[in-house]
Amino acid sequence: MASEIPFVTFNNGQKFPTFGLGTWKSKPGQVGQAVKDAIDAGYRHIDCAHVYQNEKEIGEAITAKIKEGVVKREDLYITSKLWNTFHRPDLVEVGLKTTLTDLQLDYLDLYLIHWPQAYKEGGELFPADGDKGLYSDVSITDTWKAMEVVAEKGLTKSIGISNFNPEQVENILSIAKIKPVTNQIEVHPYLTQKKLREFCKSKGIVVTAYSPLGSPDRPWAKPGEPTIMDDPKLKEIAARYNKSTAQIAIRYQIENGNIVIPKSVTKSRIIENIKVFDFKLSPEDIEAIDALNKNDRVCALERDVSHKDYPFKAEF
Ligand SMILES: NC(=O)C1=CN([C@@H]2O[C@H](COP(=O)(O)OP(=O)(O)OC[C@H]3O[C@@H](n4cnc5c(N)ncnc54)[C@H](OP(=O)(O)O)[C@@H]3O)[C@@H](O)[C@H]2O)C=CC1
Ligand SMILES: CC(=O)C(C)=O
Repeated sequence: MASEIPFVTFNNGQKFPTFGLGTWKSKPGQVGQAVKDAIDAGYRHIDCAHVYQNEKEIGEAITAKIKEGVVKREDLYITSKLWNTFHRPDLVEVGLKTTLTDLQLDYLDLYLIHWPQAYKEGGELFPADGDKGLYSDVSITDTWKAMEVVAEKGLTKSIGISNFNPEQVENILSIAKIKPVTNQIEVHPYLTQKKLREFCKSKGIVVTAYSPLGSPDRPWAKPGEPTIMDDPKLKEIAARYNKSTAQIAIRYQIENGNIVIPKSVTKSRIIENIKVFDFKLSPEDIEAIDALNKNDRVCALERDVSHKDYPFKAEF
């Protein structure tokens, strides 16, 4: 199956699998097995982050699969993300090396600035004074320059961004010696992000689609909210292709030229989700899915809406 996954070529020439395993909310005690099941099923790209607080177990699983001889390190594409408390330039390498230690790796394939907003440095991952977030006034362009340093040191093969709006992307591009290769953003049938996707493409930046299934297990989901997995139109399309709604939602990203990283800790679903390379969606069905857009964002990190660099105040 691994050989069936198409690769995208980043603006720095690095080839990267268009499909991978998400790991947010994958709990310790579950995530290691999920990563092993994924690698056994043919996944070669794992999306991680320091803030997910599960990178140690992911590292043990990756190490086990390499020791078993199932994969070599060079067969894998491991992404992680600089957390918001590490934006200060002198902390970027610290954040990356913390992740490398936890993942038991010498390098990453891709390292992203997780969000454009900087948090107060120190222990807390979400520093706050009561319900007020505590922030840091680090300039995102200084953080980016420090990301370029860790890339030049070979600690990561590529660097990118996540949750950046067009103005914030332009700000990085205006000073970048190394361009971001990807902008990892929320994309799914209820938030199709057409304008932002077209903007990123125009800048030679590949979109990585997060929450491609609408993140039904997000901690703040409310009962009765419309869910992509139960959408009648997606179900009707899925039945016609003899596929699941999840497979349709994942294939939709592939057809749009996006990298896609669905999360699961369920072995049967991990196997199901990679089975999206034996069919194509018709242009009419892609258009029908486009039409489901409601601009419904499931991962908005609203606690930061007052932060000067909060990304989602922009039009798109
Ligand atoms: N850069 C950023 O700021 C962000 C990055 N991400 C990344 O994107 C990844 C994916 O997004 P995420 O928000 O986790 O959610 P997804 O949209 O991937 O949905 C995950 C949920 O869908 C369920 N699921 C998975 N496959 C199937 C299936 N075939 N049928 C039915 N249900 C299924 C999972 O259940 P179960 O696990 O129980 O099987 C889980 O509850 C994250 O894990 C993370 O790696 C996500 C949010 C923000
Ligand atoms: C899920 C995630 O990546 C967040 C909340 O940053």
